[in-house]
Amino acid sequence: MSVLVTGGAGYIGSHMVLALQDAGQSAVVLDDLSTGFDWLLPPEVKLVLGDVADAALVGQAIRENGCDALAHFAARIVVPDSVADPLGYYLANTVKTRALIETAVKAGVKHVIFSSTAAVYGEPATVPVPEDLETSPINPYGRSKLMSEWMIEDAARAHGFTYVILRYFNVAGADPRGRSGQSTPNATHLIKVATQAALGQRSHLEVFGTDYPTPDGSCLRDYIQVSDLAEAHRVALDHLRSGGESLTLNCGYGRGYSVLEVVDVVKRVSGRDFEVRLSPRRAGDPARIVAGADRIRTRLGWTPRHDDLEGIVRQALDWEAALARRNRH
Ligand SMILES: NC(=O)c1ccc[n+]([C@@H]2O[C@H](COP(=O)([O-])OP(=O)(O)OC[C@H]3O[C@@H](n4cnc5c(N)ncnc54)[C@H](O)[C@@H]3O)[C@@H](O)[C@H]2O)c1
Ligand SMILES: O=c1ccn([C@@H]2O[C@H](COP(=O)(O)OP(=O)(O)O[C@H]3O[C@H](CO)[C@H](O)[C@H](O)[C@H]3O)[C@@H](O)[C@H]2O)c(=O)[nH]1
Repeated sequence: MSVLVTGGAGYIGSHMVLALQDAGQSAVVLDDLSTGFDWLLPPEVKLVLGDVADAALVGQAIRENGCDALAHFAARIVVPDSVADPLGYYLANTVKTRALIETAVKAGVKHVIFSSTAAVYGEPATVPVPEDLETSPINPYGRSKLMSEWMIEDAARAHGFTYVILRYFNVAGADPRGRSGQSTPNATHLIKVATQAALGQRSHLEVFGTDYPTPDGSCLRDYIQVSDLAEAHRVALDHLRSGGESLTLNCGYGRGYSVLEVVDVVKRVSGRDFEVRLSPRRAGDPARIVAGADRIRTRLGWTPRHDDLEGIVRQALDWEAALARRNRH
């Protein structure tokens, strides 16, 4: 039994590959390396190079490797990009997911784990956000993912596979053993950008919006450590393989930090000061979003081990420094 991990050469997917490997389980990666890196993968893990919508290639990968399960990470992921290029996002995240699910059904895949996002909730009236709150995404990225959730739910009902949809909040940090981390050169995620500024790789950091209805005026987010998130996928897979029912679950810690608080933590942990510019709001950003985090603990028995913003920032700094050394060689 093996898992086909689409987007396994990316940031979060590579951590799931490590989690599976650490648990002695088998994985095959399908990735077009558009934003991923083959060197993030352990050498013994097979990489099939190609597109998730390539039915012949994906069908062959599933059959040849005896995959009973699919973990679908491959996507385009930047909220403001999705506002500028909605049709590109609907193609990458919705149309291609439809093709992939069809191939998986035809090839007899029994279980699907899907990377969804807190962006499906849009601008929730209350935080923390429980899973059964009505979804109402405010940007094309969130809408592209919500449509995929619906397709997976409908296809599972019609074709008899089971699924776990995981709605990630803000993913950050790196493998505590230094084997993987966020490696996209022009990444836009706050903790990545702030660590790069702390290490002198960027001249400054912009805070997008200080007039939100939050305690300090900047946006509130729930930052979940990436290995904890990968472990959630691993236990979700165990749940499905042992006959568990389909579930939709938030992945977060249930606590929000503001952008300005995160910047302070990065300055404190790194011991470096850097220029912070207070800028206008960025398109598509909700003011505050924090996970209702109980359901995943009770339904999957998931227990986070890295719920500590300082630790997350330290891992991100260590990874960034390792990347800089790698790029010099
Ligand atoms: N990073 C976050 O904070 C966050 C939050 C919520 C949800 N997510 C979701 O998690 C998933 C993984 O995100 P990530 O941060 O690891 O991003 P990433 O860009 O590092 O990883 C995406 C991977 O998918 C591959 N890929 C993209 N399109 C492909 C295609 N058509 N065919 C084959 N491979 C393709 C890329 O090469 C890359 O390796 C995405 O589905 C994203 O929407 C991420
Ligand atoms: O240089 C920066 C980068 C970000 N921010 C702010 O920091 C917060 C977090 O922004 P990120 O870009 O790190 O993450 P997002 O909240 O936009 O989005 C992330 O979390 C979402 C769910 O909350 C989705 O899952 C999405 O896939 C994922 O990228 C936002 O208020 C953003 O405006 C800045 O002020 N300056």
